[in-house]
Amino acid sequence: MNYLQTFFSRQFFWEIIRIITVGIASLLFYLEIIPLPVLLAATAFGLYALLKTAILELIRERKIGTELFISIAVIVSVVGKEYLAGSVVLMIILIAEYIASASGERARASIKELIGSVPQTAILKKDGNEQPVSIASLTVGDIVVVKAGEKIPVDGKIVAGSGSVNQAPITGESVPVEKNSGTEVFAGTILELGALDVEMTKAGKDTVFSRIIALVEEAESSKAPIEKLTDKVAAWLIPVVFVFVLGVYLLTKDVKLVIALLIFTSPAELGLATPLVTISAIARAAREGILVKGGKFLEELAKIKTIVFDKTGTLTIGKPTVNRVEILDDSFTEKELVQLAASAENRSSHPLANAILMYADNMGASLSEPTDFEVFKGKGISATINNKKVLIGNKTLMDDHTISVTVNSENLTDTAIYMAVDGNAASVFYVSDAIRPGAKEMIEELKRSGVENIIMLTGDNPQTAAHVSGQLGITSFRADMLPEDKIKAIQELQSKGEKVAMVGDGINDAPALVQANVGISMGIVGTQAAMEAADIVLVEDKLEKIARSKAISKKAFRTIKENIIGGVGVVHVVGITLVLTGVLGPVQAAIIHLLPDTLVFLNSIKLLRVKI
Ligand SMILES: Nc1ncnc2c1ncn2[C@@H]1O[C@H](COP(=O)(O)OP(=O)(O)OP(=O)(O)O)[C@@H](O)[C@H]1O
Ligand SMILES: [Zn+2]
Repeated sequence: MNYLQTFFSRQFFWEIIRIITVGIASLLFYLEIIPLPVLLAATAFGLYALLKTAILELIRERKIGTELFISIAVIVSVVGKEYLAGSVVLMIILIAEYIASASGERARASIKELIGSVPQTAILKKDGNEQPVSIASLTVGDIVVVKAGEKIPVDGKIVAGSGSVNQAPITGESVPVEKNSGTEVFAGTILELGALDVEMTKAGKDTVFSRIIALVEEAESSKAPIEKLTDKVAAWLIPVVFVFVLGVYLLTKDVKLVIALLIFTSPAELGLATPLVTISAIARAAREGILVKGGKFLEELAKIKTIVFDKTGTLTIGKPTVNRVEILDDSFTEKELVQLAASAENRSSHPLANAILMYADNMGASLSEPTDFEVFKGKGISATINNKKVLIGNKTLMDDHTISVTVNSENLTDTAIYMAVDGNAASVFYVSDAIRPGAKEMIEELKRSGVENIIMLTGDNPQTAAHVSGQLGITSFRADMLPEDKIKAIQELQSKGEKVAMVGDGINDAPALVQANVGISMGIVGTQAAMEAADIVLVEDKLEKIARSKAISKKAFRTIKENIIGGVGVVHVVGITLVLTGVLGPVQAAIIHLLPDTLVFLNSIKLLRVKI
């Protein structure tokens, strides 16, 4: 739907009819073609909806809005026998209201436009036949055929074929990604070249795409703190304004002056200024693959000066590799040690377990089935392999089990994973995890944008932590942290009055994401828990998106200030002055009043387009 279509859509039919009726009646009355009762009837018709909203808001929400101001202005003009002034003012205000509601609608429509939609049918491949079916009739495991130029209808895994996929609808990244057998594809993305057979894993409401839309729609309806503030200011301003206008009337007995004043004293754009910015900013962020769960988080992120990062999987790729194995107990060969370690780690889902498993695989080590497997959160694991009690983890885990470890060679940059067999130290695995590309630049960017404290919290040892944070220019770090220590660390910062943002991959830091003022999780594809715990979700685990989120939130916050100060404050102060000095009459006032509405609208909606 394009711009003009929004403005002339059916839902605004009556608004347009009202504007035309009041306008034509005013003109004909001015030309003395119609008598006064006809003008009054047209005015009443134009005023009806406005007055109804005014009264409903007053009763239901105890809210005094523009509608009430304008209704009073029109009634005052009729009572004061300024009929024509009243009807012209009414027409102009109806135009302003129409612009406001149509632009809000427009911003909402643009969100959906940006994200696009998912096809409702798919080509099902079954028993050698291909036939179109509705998405709802698909079940997990069905094979769906996608041809070049088509939108992928489901989330799934490629089982045959290859192609380049434009994932912009969910990641904001318009450079196509090459995909082949075994890789994941997402509903709503576009296959630009090639042909794919996709084995469906999720369809309909469960797809990443649908979850994104649900998030954005939810975000629209939540209020930012500044929105509540402007509501409060408006509520406080209104009685003051009424007393002021009443005073002016008692002093001057000038009906036209009162009508003009009422137009400029209405705090209407205060209400318009913020939601439109929030919606536009959320839409903009969504288009860049940043899902913000509400205006509140945009505003908080804009002000944040402390950002806490998890290390593994966030600043580092989260795919560690074993560099070296040190043997502490000579009665084992390296292969035997690796076999024991890998057999135990086979049950763990920790990235470090994966490193050891890969190492074992490369060595061609065969695994045994573990019995009584146990996880020590933030420390390691234990298991029994072929009647041997195996304990693998960090120094704390060894200390907890009073196992003394003497390491021959110190290695300051790798993470040392210790293994004890039957209560004796047996070996050390030296593991390292590469820093994510762009991490250093992102930290620099955050510093430039005014973030003062960048803190790394990790369960890893202090040496590795120092090494990583040194390379990235991180201000401080805390190592050897258990998941609950991370929550405490954030609470400590908050108790000093700081607002804290936390960035994590959600594997072991979902509670810390919740504790932070703004929790940011990396990658929508990963864990559902992280996506629920976080306030901002990055569709792809790309670190530069964190600096982007901060930039967009700052821009949004600045736009709100511009709207309030420039669009509302300045125009109204100037307007009131000009009315009081007799420069502007009611009709001019109403016309000029269209200006801030339009300015606020354009200034807000520009967030959808401008370079940030
Ligand atoms: N399955 C495991 N095998 C071996 N060691 C483990 C395992 N799980 C945890 N550990 C040890 O416990 C430490 C802390 O683990 P934890 O998962 O809390 O954090 P991390 O992955 O090191 O880093 P971060 O806190 O930055 O995500 C690890 O560094 C490792 O030494
Ligand atoms: Zn105004």
